[in-house]
Amino acid sequence: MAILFQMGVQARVTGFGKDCQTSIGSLLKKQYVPGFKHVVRVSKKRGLFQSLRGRNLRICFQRVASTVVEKDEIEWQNADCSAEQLSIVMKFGGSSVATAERMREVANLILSCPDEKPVIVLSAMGKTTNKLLQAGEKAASCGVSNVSGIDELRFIKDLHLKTLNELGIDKAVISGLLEELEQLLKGIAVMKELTVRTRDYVVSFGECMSTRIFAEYLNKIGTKARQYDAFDIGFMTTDDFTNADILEETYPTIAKRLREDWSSSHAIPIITGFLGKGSNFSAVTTLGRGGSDLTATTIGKALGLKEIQVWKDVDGVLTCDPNIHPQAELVPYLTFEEAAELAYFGAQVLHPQSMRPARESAIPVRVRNSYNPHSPGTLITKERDMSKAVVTSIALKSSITMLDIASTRMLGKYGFLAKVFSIFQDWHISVDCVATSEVSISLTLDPSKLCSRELIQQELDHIVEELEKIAVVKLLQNRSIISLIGNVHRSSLVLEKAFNVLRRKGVNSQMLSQGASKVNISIVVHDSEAKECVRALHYAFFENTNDFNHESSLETN
Ligand SMILES: Nc1ncnc2c1ncn2[C@@H]1O[C@H](COP(=O)(O)OP(=O)(O)O)[C@@H](O)[C@H]1O
Ligand SMILES: N[C@@H](CC(=O)OP(=O)(O)O)C(=O)O
Repeated sequence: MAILFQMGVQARVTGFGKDCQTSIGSLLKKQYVPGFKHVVRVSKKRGLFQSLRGRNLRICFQRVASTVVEKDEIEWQNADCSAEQLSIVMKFGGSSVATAERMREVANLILSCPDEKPVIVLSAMGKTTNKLLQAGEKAASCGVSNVSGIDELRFIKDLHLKTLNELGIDKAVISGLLEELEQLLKGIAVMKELTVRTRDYVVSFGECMSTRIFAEYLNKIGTKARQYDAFDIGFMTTDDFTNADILEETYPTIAKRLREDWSSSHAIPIITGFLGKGSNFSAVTTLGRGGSDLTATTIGKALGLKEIQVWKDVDGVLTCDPNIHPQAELVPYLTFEEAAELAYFGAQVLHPQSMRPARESAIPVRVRNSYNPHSPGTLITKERDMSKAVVTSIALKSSITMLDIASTRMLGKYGFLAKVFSIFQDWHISVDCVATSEVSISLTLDPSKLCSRELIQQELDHIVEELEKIAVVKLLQNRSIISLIGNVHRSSLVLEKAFNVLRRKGVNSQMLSQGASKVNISIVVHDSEAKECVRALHYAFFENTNDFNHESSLETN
């Protein structure tokens, strides 16, 4: 088995089993060259090495310049592939570790797969993040002497101390953090303000405590575990507090740290989800709500693990939010593209950015239910059989802002769209959906980019003021985007069906947008009509057995 590098750029893959060739091919761009059975373009050498980790192969790398084999042959036995190597990442969300009882169950779940050597990512216990945010906000206005009495602070202390007690763990494990948290809240009370930077620091206590408790519990029951704060092991991010992006340098740094520690002693890594360290100020940052999913996929990519599991309180990704419609059904398979669109367009079950690292490294993601571990969950991969798919799932993003912008210039004048988008760029606001005609444009603004700011209304007013220099602008608030994620080859059918449903309900769509990828058709309606529309669409696409989603005689475009 050998991979021959040509000029360090191309590689000929010989002697592998079909699986391995496919996995290499799926990670690296394939190129077929005459005379070569299978040629892959090596985009990143590090990526290639990682892609082979976790696979039980002995592989020899030889560098060749044209036809001459260089002397510096690299022989690399895939020692990392033994059963002793870290193999999967398992992320448990807040609902999975909400109580001592839940922590015990999660520990059992981890120990029930002795063949796997997992990296564990944990969120804060239950609703701790919300409580920390509320405590921070109250501290900014309640006065220093009242901080100790803030209900949310008491709740957090009680929950964590009770958990320690029930698990039989010494409270010293987190008592320092609890004291520090109270001091921090007093500091906020003195300053009478809660900046985004301080807010991130406050919420970080949730994950810092849950991981310490869980690691201590595993050690207590005889399973070696080591706790890590993500911001201390190389999770570097932008300085966008409350919504930071992971920086590239994170991947090699955390891989090195985790591998080195693991090879010195096989203790299960228990890592804080959601947190990072900003590159400029070295302050704690957070990755946006639900960001532990992104922590998990980042670790999966960094270590080239064979699977990323995200454990939730639902059976997997469902056909819509079960809180909106309890008849939502499990979606057994999704592509990365579908999952990313679903997450971006409001399906809370996955963090919007979390699919990126998994897609880049082609590592399958499994969404599973820690309350029902026997359910197979949803498997997310690069490709899947789409022959029977019409609509896969429906997502809803509410309380969004929409702008109707009609040009005041003459018809056909160029530069209008460029000017409009440059205004959004100047204000660092991203746009979700766009629909244009020659003289007008309708668009929706990404609420996550707005919500993390303090002066939302003032910013919007400024944007409108700028736009009014070139256009007539209508600002429409309280709108919802309903996104139908589904089969690219059946978009006409999806549109026909969806508009029939809306017509029957007497709802007028205020905007329609279909991305270039066409896996997503977005319809904008008023907030007040949105949930009812989702229920009606769900019924039409998933429950009415006479309907399109179930027709076997469908024509594919
Ligand atoms: N399409 C969907 N499929 C499954 N769950 C969804 C969907 N849309 C919204 N949800 C909500 O997402 C929740 C799970 O996500 P989340 O709360 O982030 O989990 P965790 O905190 O365990 O990581 C579910 O309880 C459900 O209410
Ligand atoms: N604790 C953080 C991060 C997170 O990922 O949580 P969860 O996995 O419970 O959605 C939050 O509540 O946003």
